[in-house]
Amino acid sequence: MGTVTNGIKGAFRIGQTLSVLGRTGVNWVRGDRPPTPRLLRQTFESLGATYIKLGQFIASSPTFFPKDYVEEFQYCLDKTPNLPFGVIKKIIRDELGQPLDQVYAEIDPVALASASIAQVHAARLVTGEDVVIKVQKPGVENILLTDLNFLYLSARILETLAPKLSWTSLSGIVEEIQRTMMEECDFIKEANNLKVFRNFLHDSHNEDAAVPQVYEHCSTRRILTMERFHGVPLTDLESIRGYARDPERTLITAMNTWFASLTQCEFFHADVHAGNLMVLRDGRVGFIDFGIVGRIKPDTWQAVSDFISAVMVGNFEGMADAMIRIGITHKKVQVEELAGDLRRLYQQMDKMVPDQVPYEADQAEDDVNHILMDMVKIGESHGLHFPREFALLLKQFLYFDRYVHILAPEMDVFMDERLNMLH
Ligand SMILES: Nc1ncnc2c1ncn2[C@@H]1O[C@H](COP(=O)(O)OP(=O)(O)OP(=O)(O)O)[C@@H](O)[C@H]1O
Repeated sequence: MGTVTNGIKGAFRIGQTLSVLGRTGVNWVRGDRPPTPRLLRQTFESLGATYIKLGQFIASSPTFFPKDYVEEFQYCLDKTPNLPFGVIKKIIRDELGQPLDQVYAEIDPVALASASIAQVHAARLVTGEDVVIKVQKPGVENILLTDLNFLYLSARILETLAPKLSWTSLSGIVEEIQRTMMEECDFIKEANNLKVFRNFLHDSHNEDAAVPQVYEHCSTRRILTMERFHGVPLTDLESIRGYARDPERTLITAMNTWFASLTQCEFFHADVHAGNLMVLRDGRVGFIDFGIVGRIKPDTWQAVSDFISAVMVGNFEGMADAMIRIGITHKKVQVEELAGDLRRLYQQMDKMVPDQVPYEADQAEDDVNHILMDMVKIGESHGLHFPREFALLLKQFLYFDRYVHILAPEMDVFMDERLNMLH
């Protein structure tokens, strides 16, 4: 029976998708030219969860997609509306298998946040602890599966029909997205990530950073109950000053913790954007949202740390050599030529360090992505292809660079002795 219902729902969802494509005037489906980046982004926004995530994936994968699309998808908005509180309560009750008031003393009916996959509500446990409940929206997993199978099929057809299509190995990309997105739908995995990171903080005697405690008796695949953090996002400088006397110190703690996790934790947090890094009332740095994590092989990490060491001393040959060890290539790369190109990029970057105050966050994000894409492009022009884990890592590195500009404009990342990137 389950499969029949899924089949019907699946067919319905595909029909829905096609009708949105029709409504948004998507002649590009039939045409022989690819859609403009903007049209594609708008279409994705109206198609909901899967496509929004796909859009965000494009935005963070300059190694896979053309630059114009990567840039346009930086603006892919998660405009998913809030679900009524009644629906949320029912999901929680069904997942718990018992009346709400046996677990929670109260739940705030107004959501703290709502995005395509989950909605977050503040609550209090009967035992008195302040918590948040992250509730997975109904049917999300089904929609993702159907959409992704549909995309996978389309990709396979496109590949067969147009073998020369410049976006090579589309179905491989869809598979990769499917893997990471299905993981995001499993809150047990996320709960486990939170626990592992908490243990890492404990084992490394790190008392300046924090990660929410998971309440297992009220967490399942679809709901996650965890300690509530009271704080502000790391980039909100005005409010941070109210909590932390020295925002620079806070930033250094966040970075040191993240860098330590690269070697001392089994994964790294691969999505530490402003909203996922909080400065707490007691001055500690809170890491939240462990839906996306990355794992890096020891060899690759060794090469990355050699790359960072080379960047610190401005050794372009060293950078080039490390890049070659990180990338995947089938041909011989000329170290000196790659080093020369990196030197030119580095000189441009130096010029880009913002003089104007205040530094606009949007502008900074653009810069960060430009550098990332330029580096990757330089590597690729020399025949190197980078693993996605590396793109995640580099993007994170550049995010931190941006926070430094905002929070500690005087700081020199490569010279500051308080920073310990190579644990
Ligand atoms: N432990 C917590 N304490 C306080 N607020 C939290 C906590 N966890 C989540 N939030 C709030 O809920 C928002 C969304 O949570 P989270 O990032 O985990 O969900 P998400 O659906 O994965 O979001 P995104 O799509 O932005 O990655 C956070 O930005 C934060 O404002």
